[in-house]
Amino acid sequence: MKRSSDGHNKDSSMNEAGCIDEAVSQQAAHVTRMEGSASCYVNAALQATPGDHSGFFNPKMKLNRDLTICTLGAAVSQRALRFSDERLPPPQCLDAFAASGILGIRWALEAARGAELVIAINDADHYCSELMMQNCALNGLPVGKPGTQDSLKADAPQVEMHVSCRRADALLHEQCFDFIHLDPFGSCVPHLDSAVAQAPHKGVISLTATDTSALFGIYPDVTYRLYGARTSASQREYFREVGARLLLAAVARAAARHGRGVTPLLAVNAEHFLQVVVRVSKGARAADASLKQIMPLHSCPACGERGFAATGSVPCSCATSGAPSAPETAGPMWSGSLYDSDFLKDAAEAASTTKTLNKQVAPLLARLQEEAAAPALYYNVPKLCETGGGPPKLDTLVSVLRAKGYLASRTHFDPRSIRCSASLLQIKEAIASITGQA
Ligand SMILES: C[S@@+](CC[C@H](N)C(=O)[O-])C[C@H]1O[C@@H](n2cnc3c(N)ncnc32)[C@H](O)[C@@H]1O
Repeated sequence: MKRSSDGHNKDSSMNEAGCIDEAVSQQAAHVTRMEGSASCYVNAALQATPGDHSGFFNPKMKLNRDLTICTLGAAVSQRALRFSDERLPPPQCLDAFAASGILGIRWALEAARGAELVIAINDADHYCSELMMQNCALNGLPVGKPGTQDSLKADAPQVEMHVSCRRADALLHEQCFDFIHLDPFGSCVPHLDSAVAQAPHKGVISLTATDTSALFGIYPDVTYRLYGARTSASQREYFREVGARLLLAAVARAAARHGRGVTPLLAVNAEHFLQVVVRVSKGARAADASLKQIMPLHSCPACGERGFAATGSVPCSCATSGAPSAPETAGPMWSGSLYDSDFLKDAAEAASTTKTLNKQVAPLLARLQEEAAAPALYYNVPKLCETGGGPPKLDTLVSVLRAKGYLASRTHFDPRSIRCSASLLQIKEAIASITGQA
């Protein structure tokens, strides 16, 4: 591979049309990877050449791509989000940081299901855009010209593919997309303003963040720099959820700057990524309502009780029991719901009819549906049992708490934790009733 005059990687086998000849693409520079229904040429040298990200492909992110296939499926489903009424179909969908283009190609092959979609795959790297052209061809997806559909073959899926080589922010400021997916290297924060600036009413934005060390509070200075939030020692128990809430607060603030509000539809942490999906509502009122959901998080260092409140209070009994302790305050962060049940239902339906997804997708979406009905900020059950024997089975504990009339669920964020509307004291009583602890 050599560098072109504009500094981008150029394959010596590039033909006049800017495509990479297949014979050469199977040599050292590229390998073909299959994922779902798609085959893609990807850069084979990635492991060998740290820092060379052209044609980046991480097989471990299949779960992330699978989820994004379900979220696009849910977004185009008639029962979920209707795209902006004033815009004519087909919906315009953008993978703004597409690398090999595999996600957009899988959208076309696995998520569209006969629906008319315009799928734009974009990457600022010139070499990636050439690879994407090649990968569209490899999967029988003709690349249309903006505004035309004449390149569609009769037997092709009802999608129009566009490939571009732009800086994502420039593209997002120039064009309006109904569904936007951001998956930059690291933090999404630098791209939030451009993602929301042109987003239509009822548009959907999906974000994959891999700056988990900032979101999980591992480097508090970075957390503050990127997310304007302070961390606290107490939040370590539920730091994964805090990460999702910090990201959502950043999205809500960016949306508000552009006269828009957001409604979270889904938040997931798996592997080394955090993924959140929001629906956009246009208008100052929607923006103000979203901003009101951004609050400090208070937790009592003595008993561990926690809660969101505009003031520095925490709903625990320490003060009355004679053991008052100043609450630790973290955030501010998104305090509202992370999930939309209807959207999750449609995502689960999309998952149930897509045979190419990881086995864990359907149970994960089912777990999120449970979490949608349960409160924020989960409790680590072994931690609650520290002074008296082993923890009960979490499913049993959830059933006992539900039988007592509380909202309760397990959480995908932590296999050893539960969400519950009961107070910490009531949860401990329920644990004691199962384990016989005093
Ligand atoms: C994490 S990778 C994307 C992986 C891809 N979503 C997938 O599932 O395989 C990030 C990509 O963003 C591209 N990129 C970096 N900065 C960009 C920018 N400002 N605009 C558009 N693309 C950019 C890189 O070339 C790289 O291919």
